[in-house]
Amino acid sequence: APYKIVMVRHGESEWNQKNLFCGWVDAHLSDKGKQEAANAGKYLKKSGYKFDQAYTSVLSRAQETLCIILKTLGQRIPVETTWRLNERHYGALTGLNKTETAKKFGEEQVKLWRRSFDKPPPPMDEKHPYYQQIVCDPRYKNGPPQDKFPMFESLKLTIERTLPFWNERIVPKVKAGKQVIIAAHGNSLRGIVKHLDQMSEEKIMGLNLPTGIPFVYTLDDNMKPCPDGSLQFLGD
Ligand SMILES: CC(=O)Oc1ccccc1S(=O)(=O)Nc1cc2c(c(O)c1O)C(=O)c1ccccc1C2=O
Repeated sequence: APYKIVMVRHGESEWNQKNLFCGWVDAHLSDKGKQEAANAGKYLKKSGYKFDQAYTSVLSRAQETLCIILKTLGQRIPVETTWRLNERHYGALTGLNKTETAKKFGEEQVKLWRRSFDKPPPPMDEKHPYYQQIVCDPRYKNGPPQDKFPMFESLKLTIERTLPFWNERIVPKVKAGKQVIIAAHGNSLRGIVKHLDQMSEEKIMGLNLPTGIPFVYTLDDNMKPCPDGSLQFLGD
């Protein structure tokens, strides 16, 4: 029986607006981001989507997106939150904008990082303005463990900590016939998309998911996309 699963990257955040590396900083949705989430909910409602289970990250921008979508749908369902669906951790780049990044690390280094799948940014250290706020946040009580708490992530590392959640928590629910929606982040969703469509590192780095536009996969019994069941955006 084909399984449908809906995913959505959170709406625009207040940090997206300022083009700052946000990562694990808990930014909230901008007004535009809230509107994007409401539009997504309206479209899903018009298309008759009904969900039994939702998954999201521990970050507010994803949780707020999901909340607005479910409110618009008028559906109250169980929501599981996990750090494994968090955005990529940008380490020492967290909070920097384009100019500051280039000034601090040079254009060449920025180009290398942009093109790299497994080269991480420099780590966030204890002196970083956001270090305490992130590491001591009680929302991480269920993981990652303090001794493995990320101080930086490459896209490779991000995907490696997202996929276990997909395989161990989401897949069994979908196989049990639950209608699932995932509200997460550009890079954690890249991990799931790369896995489902067996994409190369280059190809997945070229995929920039738009904010607040839901997309659907139609999967077969092996949880592989049906012939034309790969990533389909839902929207007017
Ligand atoms: C559109 C935009 O202004 O992006 C920003 C935002 C903040 C800093 C730098 C830039 S940029 O213009 O250099 N573009 C830009 C720069 C970068 C990235 C990226 O995806 C990107 O689009 C990364 O993924 C990335 C990942 C890991 C380390 C550094 C970068 C990085 O430096």
